[in-house]
Amino acid sequence: MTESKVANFVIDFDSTFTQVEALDVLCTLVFQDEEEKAVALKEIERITNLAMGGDLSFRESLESRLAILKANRKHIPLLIESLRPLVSKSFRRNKNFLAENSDSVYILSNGFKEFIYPIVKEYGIKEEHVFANTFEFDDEGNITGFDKDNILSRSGGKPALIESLKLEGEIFVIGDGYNDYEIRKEGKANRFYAFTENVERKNVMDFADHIAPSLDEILYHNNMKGALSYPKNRIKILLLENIHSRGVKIVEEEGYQVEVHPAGLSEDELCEKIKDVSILGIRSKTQVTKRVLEHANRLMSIGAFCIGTNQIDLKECTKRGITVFNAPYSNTRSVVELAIGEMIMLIRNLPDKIASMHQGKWDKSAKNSFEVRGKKLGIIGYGNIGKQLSVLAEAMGLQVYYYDIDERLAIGNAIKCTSLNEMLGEVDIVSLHVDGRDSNTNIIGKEQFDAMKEGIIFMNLSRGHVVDIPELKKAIESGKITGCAVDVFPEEPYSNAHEFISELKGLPNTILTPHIGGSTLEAQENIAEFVPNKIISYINSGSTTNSVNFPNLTLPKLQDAHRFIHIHHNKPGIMAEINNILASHNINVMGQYLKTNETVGYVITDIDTDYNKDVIKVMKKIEGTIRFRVLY
Ligand SMILES: NC(=O)C1=CN([C@@H]2O[C@H](COP(=O)(O)OP(=O)(O)OC[C@H]3O[C@@H](n4cnc5c(N)ncnc54)[C@H](O)[C@@H]3O)[C@@H](O)[C@H]2O)C=CC1
Ligand SMILES: O=C(O)CCC(=O)C(=O)O
Repeated sequence: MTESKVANFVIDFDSTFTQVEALDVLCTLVFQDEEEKAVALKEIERITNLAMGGDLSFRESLESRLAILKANRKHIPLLIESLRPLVSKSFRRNKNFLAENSDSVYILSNGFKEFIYPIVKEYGIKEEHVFANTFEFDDEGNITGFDKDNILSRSGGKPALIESLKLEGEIFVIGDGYNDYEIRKEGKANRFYAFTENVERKNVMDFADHIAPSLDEILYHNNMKGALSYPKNRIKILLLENIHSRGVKIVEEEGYQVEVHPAGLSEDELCEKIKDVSILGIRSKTQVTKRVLEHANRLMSIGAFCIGTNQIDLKECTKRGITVFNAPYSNTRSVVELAIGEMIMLIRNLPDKIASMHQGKWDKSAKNSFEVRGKKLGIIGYGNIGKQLSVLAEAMGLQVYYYDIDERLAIGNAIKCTSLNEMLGEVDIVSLHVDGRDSNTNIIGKEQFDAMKEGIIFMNLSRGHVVDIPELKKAIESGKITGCAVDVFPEEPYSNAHEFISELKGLPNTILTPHIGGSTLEAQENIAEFVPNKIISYINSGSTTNSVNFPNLTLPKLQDAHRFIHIHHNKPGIMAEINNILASHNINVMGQYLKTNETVGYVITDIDTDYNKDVIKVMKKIEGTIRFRVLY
């Protein structure tokens, strides 16, 4: 792929090879006084931007900046030290590419060779391929100016210099400034890549043949082998439902193309939006249906930034080789705290008392107000939330009963119940914490309300469809339920702009909350950290740790190997076929991992980097293959 020389890469230095403008950094080294430094820096930045945007002649800008700087020779080694860690990430990542292709790589800068060459030589770039200005010094080493005979000290210097080089082959310019584009404009280059990893200048990007958020993108665009198997900027992630900014930052830093929406999307909207999306991030509202997935040609992974995943057609995702991750513990505590708060509010009859106060009614009485201490709490669904509620409730003196369809060990003194209806007839407060699987639809209906003790407190913070709402309404109106808290509803508005419609509105001693059990800043921040990291790990290494629909494989870091990731329908013989193909291509296998579930098989094979690339086509053709990708 890389091996034959296809083009000359002419690379700008400031804000392209490095993340910064070197003279800005020099300024911070020269001025010790913070105020002076700030003033000088601002002025230098202003002048740089004018020149970069093509609004000031380069020579004028250089003269003005050096005059402000008053730098000395002794600052140059310090500047080099400062710049070294500031080489752009994708250049650092592709150090090998630069070194291996040093015959074709040129640095062309209006900056100064005194600090540029020491930096770029570490990337294998040849001294005779570095074209830049040079400083002039006085006897005391003060920088007094620059070599005015150097073509690069003039406006239009870059195209003129390229012309003088008479390079053979195509010329691709990589830069962030207008003066880089000028090379292409003057017809001295075949292609101009606007490099946007560090800065985005609209008036430069507008002219680009191709916008490159990284060097990886440029190499990929040219079908050359770089450090990454796939440039991150080509991975589009769509984040819906107001995901915490921490999560947005993590995926932005990873280099993904990020699109953020504050609300959920309807099925039709999502069908349209999902077409070019590789990763989808949602919370509880967005329904990822079979129809949506049929439109999701590029989708690799879904992040549910919550606990519940009933809003996603998991079976269909698995069939299509789409991994789903959630945050199984990050908002558990928040839900439990809300449940505790609500049960106290309800048993003291506070919703009605508060409403009366707002209407000017002073109703000081102990009637219908109780302590929770000594009361019996029935928990339906003794999973992570149910168990944590059990612990806190017991600490407040409640006697806990629980009912779960699966075998669950009692925590503390909690009492396990084998019949839901019996438990309902026993307890004073009931709290629902089951998951949202379809078969849980209306598990609390007339029969269960009838089985409840008179005057019970009822709470649902799990999923809306779990409760028969008309029956709940009747039970509240009849006085069977004397206090009710509902956080989740069968129909919830897509966004805060839509109206909330429910027959539970206006009922006595009833707390209705907009699905905020998990909506604390702590929980949202934890979730926003947890889910993206799982997805990034899957994209980068193939690890499926904590995936809710895929066989869980935690993989070692990929080192000096290529990784074949093969997802297939789980049927006999595929593993043997994979290995036969590898053997027939003489491939040296360094490690292999396999896990299956009912639907898919997930096989990871780490192989020696030197192999016959034809094998990739053959692997993709194995019957039953859902997805195949190569990582390195
Ligand atoms: N209101 C909110 O903002 C939030 C709501 N949730 C909801 O709470 C649910 C529970 O969360 P976790 O405790 O973390 O899940 P979990 O999976 O740890 O626990 C669910 C438990 O319910 C049990 N279960 C399922 N169906 C049942 C049934 N019909 N009868 C009795 N037990 C049944 C399961 O066996 C399991 O033990 C989530 O699935 C989600 O739907 C979760 C977080 C926030
Ligand atoms: O915060 C959300 O949007 C959903 C919370 C929830 O219901 C869950 O975590 O399952």
